[in-house]
Amino acid sequence: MIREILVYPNKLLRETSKEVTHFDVHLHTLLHDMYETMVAKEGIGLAAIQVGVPLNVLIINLVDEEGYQTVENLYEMINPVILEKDGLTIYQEGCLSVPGYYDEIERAAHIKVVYCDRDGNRCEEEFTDLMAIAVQHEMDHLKGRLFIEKLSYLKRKKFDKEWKKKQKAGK
Ligand SMILES: CC(=O)Oc1ccc(/C=C/C(=O)NCCc2ccccc2)cc1OC(C)=O
Ligand SMILES: [Co+2]
Repeated sequence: MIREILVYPNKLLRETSKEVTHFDVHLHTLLHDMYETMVAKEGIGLAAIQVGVPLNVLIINLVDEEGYQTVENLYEMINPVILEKDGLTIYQEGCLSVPGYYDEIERAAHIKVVYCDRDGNRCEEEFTDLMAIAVQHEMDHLKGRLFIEKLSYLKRKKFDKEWKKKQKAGK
């Protein structure tokens, strides 16, 4: 079912998520609900904490060349760990927990990740481009960090001002 997405500055988003130890029907239900929620909100990535569940679970489903978001391209990563990262890349990121705000964020261009799939099988993959960015963005959520915390001092001030104005306008 579609779950509520926590929005900044909800304190829960700052929680550090815990390792998954049971690869059971509850995990599979969470993954299903995360997918339904992410697709309904037109997202391409979501971490479990964003639906209020502090577990090391994230999903990413990029759009393909024809512009379709298909389940064939869905990645479900449980207990992900970045083994290597190098290079630098900048991309205008957005987040379903910070709706309507986008900004240039610098991240590693290439990463090597080890994670478990929904059945607990260990997977190891290397990513570049948008997948590398998305994995790093979602893994920050598992540490309670939002992309706006990586903004420069001035850009963060701009964000805070904009955000307050939006909250006042009750948008
Ligand atoms: C108003 C509003 O909510 O705008 C949105 C903002 C963000 C998003 C989705 C962001 C998202 O999926 N981020 C995943 C992390 C990520 C960021 C950059 C590159 C890779 C991965 C969707 C929005 O809604 C619509 C209709 O576009
Ligand atoms: Co996000």
